[in-house]
Amino acid sequence: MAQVLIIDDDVQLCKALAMVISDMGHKVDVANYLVQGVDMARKGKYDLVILDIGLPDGSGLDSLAEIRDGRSRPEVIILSASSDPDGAELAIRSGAWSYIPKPPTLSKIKLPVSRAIEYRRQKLSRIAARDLKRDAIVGQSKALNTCLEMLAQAADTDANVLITGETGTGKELLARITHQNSRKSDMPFVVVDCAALPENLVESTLFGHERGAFTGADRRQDGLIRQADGGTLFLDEIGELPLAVQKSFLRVVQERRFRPVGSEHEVTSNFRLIAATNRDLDAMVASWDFRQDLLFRIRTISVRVPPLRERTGDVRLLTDHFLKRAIARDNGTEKECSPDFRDMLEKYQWPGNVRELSNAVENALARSGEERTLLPRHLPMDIRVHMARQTLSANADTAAADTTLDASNFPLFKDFREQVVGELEQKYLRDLFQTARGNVQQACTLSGLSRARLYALLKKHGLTRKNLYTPE
Ligand SMILES: Nc1ncnc2c1ncn2[C@@H]1O[C@H](COP(=O)(O)OP(=O)(O)OP(=O)(O)O)[C@@H](O)[C@H]1O
Repeated sequence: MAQVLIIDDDVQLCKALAMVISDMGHKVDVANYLVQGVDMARKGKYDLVILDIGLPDGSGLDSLAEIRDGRSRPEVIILSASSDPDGAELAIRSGAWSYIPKPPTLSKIKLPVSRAIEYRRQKLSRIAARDLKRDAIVGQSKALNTCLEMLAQAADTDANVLITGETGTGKELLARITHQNSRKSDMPFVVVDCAALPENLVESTLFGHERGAFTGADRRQDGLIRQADGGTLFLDEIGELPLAVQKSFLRVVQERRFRPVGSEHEVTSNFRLIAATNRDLDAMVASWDFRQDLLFRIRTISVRVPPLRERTGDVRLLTDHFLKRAIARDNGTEKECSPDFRDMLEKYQWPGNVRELSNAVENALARSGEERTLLPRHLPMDIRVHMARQTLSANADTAAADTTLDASNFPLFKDFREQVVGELEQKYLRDLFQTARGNVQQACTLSGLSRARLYALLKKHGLTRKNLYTPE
């Protein structure tokens, strides 16, 4: 079943077409205005768009390129009341699949629709089969593969791409891979970190400047946009681009032309734009912090990189990769991961995503010293503390849930609380001494308890170091 979008202001015709195409087994949406249709094509996953030329709010031909560059890069069939050969030629030259004069008879519409959909099906299977060169990307999860498939399709085009995702998910890495898999791979990949642009030099850094354009400009200099000519311009953290610069940049994105600071002449730069952000640009548009027209332009194709916690199975692969890489780099000896080390990595939520995992593995390796096996205690303190808190609150829930109270045994709240907390404290102390291998100093470091407080707790529960830890 294919997804078809009809953009036509003739409501009756839309109904008739929708009925025919639904009977062919496809799902149909309708837009009676160009603006609405272009927006739907940009965001939706359409295989085919049937586009009228003479719409009340504009000519379909003017928006053909934008529709074809929509999220799923649909095929387009042009439909027009005017039997206009120039329009037909222009439509085909602009990449429309075919051109059908109105009023379309059943046979005139059915054949091109089924041909366009079959062509599309074959094209998509070719794209999926095409391997993205992805040596640097570790991970096999479905969530990551879906994202890579979209980037493989984007790599094939010159469309602007917006990569969104939490910090450390690999947005820059994926932008580089998209460039390396594109026709521009031999040309420069220029990175602009919008968060680090010096406030007073933003324009000259991006657009370049002439000699003498401002104090200190003792020679002419190309900006980053010009340096990206023929290649890819990667705007990292685009949400941080100052509003004033967003306006000038919109023109660059639309026309690939701009004027360097202090110059009287415009220069061109034919780059492919990839932008990335971890911010919610729609919310920024709503609060007037980001220009809507710029957002529309930069997200012709939008790809969300999933956070690490959604990539089932990838933590293990990434851990092995980072471990192997660090050992090879330091000429170190082989190490193995204990099951509870792996378990902790699997259960942790990784708010800093792949970057945090990479740092944690390197950190654990350094802390393990001569030991051959990586243990949870080698992980950074903040991760262990977080996991301990999580375990304790989960246990508290279970302990409370396991105790059924009724009128015959209803305790005072104070006693009940003391009992539940007491049980959890004992479990904590047992785990603590196991992890610290009976070493009191180590137990104090892990728990953050002073020696006196630790001994007081042991005493309270009638426990000793010896009965909490027996060496094998
Ligand atoms: N799938 C992956 N396989 C191997 N390394 C990865 C993967 N994803 C990310 N990395 C590594 O993790 C680190 C962070 O990635 P990157 O800088 O691309 O993230 P980002 O999303 O752009 O971060 P930020 O939002 O903070 O700019 C980099 O060293 C990158 O090489």
